[in-house]
Amino acid sequence: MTQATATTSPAKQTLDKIPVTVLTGYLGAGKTTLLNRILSENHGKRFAVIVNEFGEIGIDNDLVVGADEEVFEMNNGCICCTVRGDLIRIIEGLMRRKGKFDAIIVETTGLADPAPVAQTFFVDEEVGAKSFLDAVVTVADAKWLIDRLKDAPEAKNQIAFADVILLNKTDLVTPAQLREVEARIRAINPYAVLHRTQRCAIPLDAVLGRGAFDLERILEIEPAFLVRDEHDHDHHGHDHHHHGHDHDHHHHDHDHHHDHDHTGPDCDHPSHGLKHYHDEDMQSVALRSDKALDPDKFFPWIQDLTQVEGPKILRCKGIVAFKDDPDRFVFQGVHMILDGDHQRAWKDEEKRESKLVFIGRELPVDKIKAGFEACLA
Ligand SMILES: Nc1nc2c(ncn2[C@@H]2O[C@H](COP(=O)(O)OP(=O)(O)OP(=O)(O)O)[C@@H](O)[C@H]2O)c(=O)[nH]1
Repeated sequence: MTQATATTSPAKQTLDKIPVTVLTGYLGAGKTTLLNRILSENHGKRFAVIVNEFGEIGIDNDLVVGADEEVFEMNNGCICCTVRGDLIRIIEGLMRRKGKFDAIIVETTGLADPAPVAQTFFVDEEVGAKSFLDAVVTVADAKWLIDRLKDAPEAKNQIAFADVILLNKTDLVTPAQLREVEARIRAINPYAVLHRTQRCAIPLDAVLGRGAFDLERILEIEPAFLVRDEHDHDHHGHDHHHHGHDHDHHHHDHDHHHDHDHTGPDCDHPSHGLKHYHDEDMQSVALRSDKALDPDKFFPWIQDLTQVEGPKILRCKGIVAFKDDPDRFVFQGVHMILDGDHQRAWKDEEKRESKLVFIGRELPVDKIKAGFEACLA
């Protein structure tokens, strides 16, 4: 183990390093909503966006506005584990194209612990030499956060590590509930700047260019934050050490094929010494079909499924091709609350394919698959 030293002063950082904003927050809290706001605003800045999601079929990428430009997807696993190697490679690749963008935004999966992500910018020398962590921005769901603090350790770490917190979806709770959730947040993190939002409506300068990441404070929470391992660059290595963190993995590759297997107890975790939480029961089901769906079957099915199984389904989202419909339909839900709309016309060269992802615990996998099959027109 070696100790990495904190590098340049903040003034120097902002001069010649690229600022990185890490967007985090539990499943469905509103990270993509915030990202879209940032990208659609007329700020004259060019962002490179790195999106990591749980569920492997790359839906978030399609939900990001202007996704034709600089969106890098990592959906081979959780950003805080082995994918950190991918994060480092993408950032190093971006750096070689310096001058084409002004800032980097990393949207993590709702199941990521932000600590190892933030740590990358201090512990990886090359990344740290060219970029700096501007702030960890956490979006919190006013309606569900209190429940998630009880059963999802990542949710707590996301709050603990935040420099800026958007307490979002204030429209879904009463003023008393809002005060309660705010008090819970304050008990975990009294330092972060907290904004109450609906649909993440916030002036951009409240989340970007903050220079807010506070290493001193993080070292109080995580004394091992700057501790790195000599093998740090060998992100897909195998056997050389024992893991100090509290989990093995999600069921990332449920039903899926990967080029390499990220899961298993000896996955190479670069952030030794960091307490690192995961929810081992979390699973995802990904469905896709190039047959069009029948809207008269799909809507009653998804309504009924989320009403009945909502407590188990933390998150669902999808892009749907309906029969005789020129437009892509995008739907998403958090537990039993569903949202959906036509997004845009299918492009000529685009494959008309429906993709759905369900994320949760004890998912009724067969029931979900059979229901989906029955919606095919
Ligand atoms: N009622 C309400 N719904 C919101 C608000 N903000 C976002 N939503 C909805 O909440 C759902 C989840 O929003 P996203 O922005 O996709 O959340 P996310 O954190 O990116 O989700 P994951 O990437 O799956 O973790 C969508 O249906 C949004 O339209 C809000 O302030 N109020």
